[in-house]
Amino acid sequence: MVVTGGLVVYAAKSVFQLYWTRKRLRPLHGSQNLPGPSPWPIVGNCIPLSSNLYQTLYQYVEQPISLYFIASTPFVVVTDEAAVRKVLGSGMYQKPKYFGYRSSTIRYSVEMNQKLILTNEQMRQQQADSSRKALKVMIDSKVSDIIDGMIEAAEAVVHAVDGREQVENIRRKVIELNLNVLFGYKNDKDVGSLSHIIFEAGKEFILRTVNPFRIGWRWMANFRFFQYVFSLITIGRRVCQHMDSQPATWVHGWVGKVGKIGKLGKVVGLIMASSQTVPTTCLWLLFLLSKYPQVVEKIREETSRVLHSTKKQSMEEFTVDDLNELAYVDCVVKECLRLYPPFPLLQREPEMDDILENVKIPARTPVYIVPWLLHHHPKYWKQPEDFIPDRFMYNASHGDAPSDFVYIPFGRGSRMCAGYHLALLELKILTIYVCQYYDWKCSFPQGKEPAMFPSISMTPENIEIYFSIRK
Ligand code: HEM
Repeated sequence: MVVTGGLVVYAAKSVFQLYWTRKRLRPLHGSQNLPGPSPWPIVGNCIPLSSNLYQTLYQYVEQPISLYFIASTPFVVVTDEAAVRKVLGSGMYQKPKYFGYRSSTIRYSVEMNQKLILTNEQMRQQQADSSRKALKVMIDSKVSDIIDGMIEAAEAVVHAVDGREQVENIRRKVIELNLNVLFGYKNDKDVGSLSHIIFEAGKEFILRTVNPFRIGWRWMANFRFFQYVFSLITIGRRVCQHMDSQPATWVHGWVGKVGKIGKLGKVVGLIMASSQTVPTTCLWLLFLLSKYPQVVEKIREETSRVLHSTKKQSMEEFTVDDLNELAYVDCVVKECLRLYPPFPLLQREPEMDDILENVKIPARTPVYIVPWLLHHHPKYWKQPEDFIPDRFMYNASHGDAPSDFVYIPFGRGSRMCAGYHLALLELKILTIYVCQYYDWKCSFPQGKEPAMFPSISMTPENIEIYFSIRK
């Protein structure tokens, strides 16, 4: 009796919330609802979103703003270039508070003996830029470690026994490399645990968000998710202790003068952000290149040309400047990140009521930017579904798209990826290494080409890669 009563109240509340939200989130002029799939009571749009996230969202890609519901909680998706620019670049929209403020901003404020007044977007952008530069300088000084680490990662994929082990090995090796480069931290056991934890936590995070069957027992799903997060924090703690025992490095600067918990949060954030994205993109790169032998040939030619012009015996001796000479390889990596951006969603919310494309967005409404949608938008790209690295040849920052706010694998604005320089270096190194030394082809055990599984990043599943040494 009590259970039935509870269910009826829950269902009634959910219907009311759906109705009310759709009424509030309407274009200012006109009475029609915002475009989006019709929500069901209790589960909202969870069923289509969980079965095929991108395709569900893509149905409304031509609409500047569309509306979806996870259970009865609304979120809007923005695909119009001007609106994306405002959301990511203007400072009027912020990441939800639980992501934390950017530590470099905090450090700057402390250094300037100022109070923490985080309202000036220009200051934030400036500080974000300067901390990205500091990270770049540190990374450039470690390029030979990065080359060695990525070669090890490539070899671990080549020598894996099956597709599952290939995915596992690349993840482990990239985590090992990043922990070493970013924190000087080495620990095999933690690398193994992180590889498992981050993948499972990502999967759990998405499932607990969109899977309609989880709605009834969200507490249980949350419990599993928090178990992973807890393990992650335990490892983060060890990394922090290690950092504290070392002379100051760039990480101390990046993390800034925050308390112990703030520091732990920043370190865990860095570990999470760097652990899934690069390995995932490596796999997509190998998949794409196996389909385009003419692109592989161009990569080999360019590498040979740079080897010759720099008088180096092998790519292992390359410096950052040499790697920068590889303009075509750069285009290949960028085009891969366009087709398969590993970050599924950028989440923001307006700090106060705003108007976007004729729609009033009440303060704190979740607003999502989905890089995949922008990267496949027919209005912004010529032949959006095709793999055409040359589109980045004459404009390295956004290819043939109309602006920087359409090509956003690393996000934009003050919360743009901190590690994009490291990520691009790692991806370039893997690409030239495998092309120099191997031929390969892919097979798909379940018959069709790899599907995108929405974990923290979009990992290609169902793929096996067979390598042979180049003659
Ligand atoms: C292909 C590889 C990568 C991709 C596609 C990627 C993508 C992104 C994106 C889209 C964001 C912005 C999220 C938002 O705006 O809400 C982000 C943030 C971040 N990324 Fe990356 N990332 C990659 C690799 C890395 C690496 C290797 C590092 C390590 C240094 C890193 C560190 C970070 C950090 C610390 C943030 C948070 C910045 C902040 O909140 O201010 N990322 N990344």
